[in-house]
Amino acid sequence: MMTPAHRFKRVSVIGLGYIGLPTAAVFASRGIEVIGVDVNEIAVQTINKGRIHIVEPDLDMVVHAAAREGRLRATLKPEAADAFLIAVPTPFRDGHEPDLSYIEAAARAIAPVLAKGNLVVLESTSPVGTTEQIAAWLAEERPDLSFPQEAGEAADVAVAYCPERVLPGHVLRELVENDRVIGGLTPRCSAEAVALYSTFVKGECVVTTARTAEMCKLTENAFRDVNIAFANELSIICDKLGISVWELIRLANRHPRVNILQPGPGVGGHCIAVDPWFIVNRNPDEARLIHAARQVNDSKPHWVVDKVLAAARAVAARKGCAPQDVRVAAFGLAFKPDIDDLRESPAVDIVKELSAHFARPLLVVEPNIAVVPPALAECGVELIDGFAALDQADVWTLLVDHRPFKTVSPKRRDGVEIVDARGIWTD
Ligand SMILES: NC(=O)C1=CN([C@@H]2O[C@H](COP(=O)(O)OP(=O)(O)OC[C@H]3O[C@@H](n4cnc5c(N)ncnc54)[C@H](O)[C@@H]3O)[C@@H](O)[C@H]2O)C=CC1
Ligand SMILES: CC(=O)N[C@@H]1[C@@H](OP(=O)(O)OP(=O)(O)OC[C@H]2O[C@@H](n3ccc(=O)[nH]c3=O)[C@H](O)[C@@H]2O)O[C@H](C(=O)O)[C@@H](O)[C@@H]1O
Repeated sequence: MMTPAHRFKRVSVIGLGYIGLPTAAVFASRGIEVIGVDVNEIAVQTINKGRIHIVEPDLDMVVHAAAREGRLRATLKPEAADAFLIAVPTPFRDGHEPDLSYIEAAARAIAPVLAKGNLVVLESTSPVGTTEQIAAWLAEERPDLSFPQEAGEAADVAVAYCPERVLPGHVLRELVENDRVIGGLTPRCSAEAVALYSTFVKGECVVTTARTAEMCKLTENAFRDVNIAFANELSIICDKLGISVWELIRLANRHPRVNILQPGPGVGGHCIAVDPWFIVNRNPDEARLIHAARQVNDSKPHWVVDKVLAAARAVAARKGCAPQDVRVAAFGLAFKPDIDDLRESPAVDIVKELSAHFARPLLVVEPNIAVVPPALAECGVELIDGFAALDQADVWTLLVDHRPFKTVSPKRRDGVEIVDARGIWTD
């Protein structure tokens, strides 16, 4: 049974961050009234002024238009709506245990305003079984309504899972163009969610069960993590063997069925380095490869630190000074190229760890940010604007392949010890 799209006159998005805000703005751009809910007062105020509190290309224009035309309004407290989308954080706790407290708080917060005929969709990346758990929390709060687990297709409230797979930096395009995997707790729940997403998604909405959709999202990010781990492991082996890993990968990728990813200083961002743990934590005996990949990628920053310390010892031996007096520069802090996002960035961890080994502050070039983040300020790290000051450094550590770094000529790098985690200066 297909519910017509125009049933959704009012949609509420819970959690207005990197995922929720663009989603809310895109719904609004399709003429739907959107109530955005967030516990962060500053975010709510900013959005109501038609501005944004996160960085994503073109999002400011879409949010500005939606707020100005009165189709997007942010609040701290949920209000009644036809559909509720939950896009709150899902980090992990100590021991890599998934932290579902944000989802539970969001579910319990919308429960009082739920009504018969509503649809609730979870978008947050979640361990298998979370959508069923949401329905259970809602049922606990609202014994007067029926939910799919007990009432099946006759439930008053439909509940579904629809993971998000947009790439930061391309969110507005991918939100519309990507295929979506939609898993309802019953077929009718899926059909309702398909009708909701069809209001703006041009990709295909592919229907499955909630548990399969939850596992699908985790699988996508675990697949990427395992493949990056393969590249990172190769880079360590090649370094030991005196082979350029960059050339090796280029050559191997000439095989029609080989497509190796790129090594780096480790895996950053709050998704690829987090989500595979949701599989490992619940299936520790079976998820051996996924677990090993996490360990390989998590250990890569320490390997880079060791390489820099070895380079500093080489310079010290040449100059006749103590290794801790060698001047080290680091290029890049963001978790990937050409963005300003430092969340879970291996480059930040490397700079922090290195700072403890040198007498003078590390010189850092990060063209995408204006101020040193607090975690590094306390280590005395100096942010250097431009390249001139780097002539003072004896060891250059390339951590992120930002576009401007690719233009540094080989001549400029003459006589400097280089530790290149991205293969743009030593390839
Ligand atoms: N950022 C990304 O590239 C992607 C993220 N995801 C997943 O989407 C989910 C959300 O991620 P982001 O948007 O990046 O997180 P975020 O941290 O940017 O935004 C989450 C927002 O939820 C708000 N929030 C927390 N608890 C709340 C509550 N009880 N009620 C209302 N608002 C609440 C926070 O204040 C914050 O503004 C996570 O599960 C993440 O793994 C999935 C695909 C891509
Ligand atoms: C399977 C997949 O590609 N997932 C995407 C991913 O977005 P994210 O920006 O975190 O991924 P990414 O570009 O692979 O970057 C993650 C980390 O991996 C590193 N990285 C990436 C590719 C590579 O060849 N080598 C490498 O070292 C990056 O430098 C970065 O530190 O995770 C997002 C998410 O789930 O939040 C998801 O929506 C995106 O589609």
